[in-house]
Amino acid sequence: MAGNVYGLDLGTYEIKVFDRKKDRIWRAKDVIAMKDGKYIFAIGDEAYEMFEKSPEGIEVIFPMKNGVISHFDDMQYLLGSLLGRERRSVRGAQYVIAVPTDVTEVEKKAFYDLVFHSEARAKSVRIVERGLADAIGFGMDVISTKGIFVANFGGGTTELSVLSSGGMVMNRLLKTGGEDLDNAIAALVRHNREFLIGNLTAERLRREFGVFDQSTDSALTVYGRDLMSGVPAQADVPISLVRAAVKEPLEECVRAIRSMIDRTPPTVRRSIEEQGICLTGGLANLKGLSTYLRESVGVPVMTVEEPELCAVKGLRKILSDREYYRRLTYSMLDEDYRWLR
Ligand SMILES: Nc1ncnc2c1ncn2[C@@H]1O[C@H](COP(=O)(O)OP(=O)(O)OP(=O)(O)O)[C@@H](O)[C@H]1O
Repeated sequence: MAGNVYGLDLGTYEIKVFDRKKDRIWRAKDVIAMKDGKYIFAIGDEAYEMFEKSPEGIEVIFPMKNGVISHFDDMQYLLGSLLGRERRSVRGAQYVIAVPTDVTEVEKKAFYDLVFHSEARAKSVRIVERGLADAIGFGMDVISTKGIFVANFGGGTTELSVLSSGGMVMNRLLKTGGEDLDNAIAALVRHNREFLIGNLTAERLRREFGVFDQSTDSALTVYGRDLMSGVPAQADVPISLVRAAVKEPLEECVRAIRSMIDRTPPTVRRSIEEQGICLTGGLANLKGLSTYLRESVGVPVMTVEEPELCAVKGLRKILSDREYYRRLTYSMLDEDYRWLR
């Protein structure tokens, strides 16, 4: 592979990039701030800082929704600008993108077009199923292991994959992620306390409280708007309220994991039950999530440091291993593309 090669994990919450030449992984929030609906005001982490506190005339846009591209032009601009910071090496480079499996052909093609028709003028664009990249980044030997279950809890989705001997056996993309937990927290606080909080505050509460700790008496003071008086105020939000809010979306994920394990062929299933579920994605950092899943699904759960980087670390390994590259990546221009899926 001549020239530079990039591995891209384009998430709803964050973009993660592996730059092979520099052997470096970098990340940026998948956010863009527009001024007066016309001009790009800020991108990435800087734009995220403006979310929910943006001055008049500035709109903060998340160009991806539930794991797929929802604002194509904004996303293309954002990615082009982020990669452009590496100016000299992006043009004519090769790209490998980790893409969710359970999306439509059109949605998958959008990832391809995003890079291929961008200013980066890609020399080639190849795709790898994100579940496979995730498992490799987790440290699994995807080629020889009989059964692997990857549960990626991300910002806008939960992706469940059953893998066996280098292939995808089953995959399901749930439209439930960190954002939905935050919406549920904000809605319950509003309903119970007549108090309005933003999603960033809800995220802070979620990160602070987690999901399984038995303590029930702690509370966190947050800023918001009192809906009775209509003025900005402070309120104490108890841990019990946050736990009650995240219960329903998490239960939905548990039901989906159980049903997928039930449908898994016996030999693959045995291997999964022996070694456990690989828990990846940023939400895997949530305190107590692995214990909660182990108790509710009844299967061991494995965790790693920096679970949100599993897919991009997997891309790094795929890009430095010929066998992985040949077996696991494909181009949408391949004649036999359809047979590979
Ligand atoms: N320490 C932490 N505690 C709790 N939640 C966390 C922590 N760190 C990150 N998160 C959550 O992880 C989510 C982002 O995860 P990740 O980066 O895997 O998502 P993504 O890949 O951008 O999204 P998706 O995979 O859904 O497209 C956010 O909701 C964020 O709040």
